[in-house]
Amino acid sequence: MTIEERINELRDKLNHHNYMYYVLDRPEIPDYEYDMMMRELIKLEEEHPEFKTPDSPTQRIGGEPIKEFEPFTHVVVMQSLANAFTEGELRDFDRRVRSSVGDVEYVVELKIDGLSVELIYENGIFTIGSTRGDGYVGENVTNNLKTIKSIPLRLKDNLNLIVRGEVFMPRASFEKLNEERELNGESLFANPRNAAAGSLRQLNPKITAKRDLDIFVFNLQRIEGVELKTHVEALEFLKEQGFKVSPHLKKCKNIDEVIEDINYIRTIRDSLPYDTDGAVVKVNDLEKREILGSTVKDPRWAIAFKYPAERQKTKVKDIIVQ
Ligand SMILES: NC(=O)c1cnc(OC2CCCC2)nc1N
Repeated sequence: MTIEERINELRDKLNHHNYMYYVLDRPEIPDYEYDMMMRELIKLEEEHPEFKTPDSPTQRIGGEPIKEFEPFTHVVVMQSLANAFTEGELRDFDRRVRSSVGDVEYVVELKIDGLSVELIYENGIFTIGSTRGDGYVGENVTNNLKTIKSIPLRLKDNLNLIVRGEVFMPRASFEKLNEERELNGESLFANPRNAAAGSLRQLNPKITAKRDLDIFVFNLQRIEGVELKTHVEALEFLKEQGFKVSPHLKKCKNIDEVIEDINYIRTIRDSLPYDTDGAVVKVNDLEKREILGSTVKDPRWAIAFKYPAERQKTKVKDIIVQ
């Protein structure tokens, strides 16, 4: 085997085991074996930099610090979401949708409380990642995003696509980070969302690499050469390509089932290992989304449901959405 073949073999093996461990949470080899392969790849790439590829797992360690972030103009506008606070407002949303495109199927997702990012893949390789910014221009944080182990550096197929996802910090990692910061006399992060934002917008990727960030991909923004009919199909497709997709995806035949699922999410969300700040309701049929279109800043085919501010732990288990 040539040096180049060995480097490519190590790269593909490490990317596979990274996927098994960080995306599927189903490691196939002991950490020691992974670390030994990584150590060999680092050494070989240092000796033969000409064989290093953009999807090499050595890039997850984090490169040199930069002075500032480059602004990045999003290929697809990163829209925000209108909010609903009551059952009535959800039913108003449903009436508006149905008056325009007739009966629809909805999908309910958790609204992960992190920061939204756009990931661009060219020929299956992760090339540019950026924060949302004002929806039109964000910051190029590609090297920091490469340190997030659940972001694939190469897709299963050589596709050109753009996805949106929410980068977050698990609650346990947030608490551990603040404990360390307190011991070092550093300022504490107010919540996991701020900790995730501060960690992703670090000028030194080696610091980002240590911050235990994770991601759930929740929207296929654009794809070339693949026809998809529904949002659920799109997320299934993204899962097959190697992305980590939000685990709670409930298809609902009508707004009554949406309200039922929103009430169910309320009962489980405190036990999740990450913060959520509501639920997101989306029209499943992609063609109907096109017909519904968007206002200046929000899609007409989606709405966020925000739970009433957390009360102290009283017996509100089965409160019905008012
Ligand atoms: N924080 C989330 O988990 C989340 C945010 N936004 C969306 O969808 C928006 C994005 C594009 C239009 C609808 N879905 C989500 N799951």
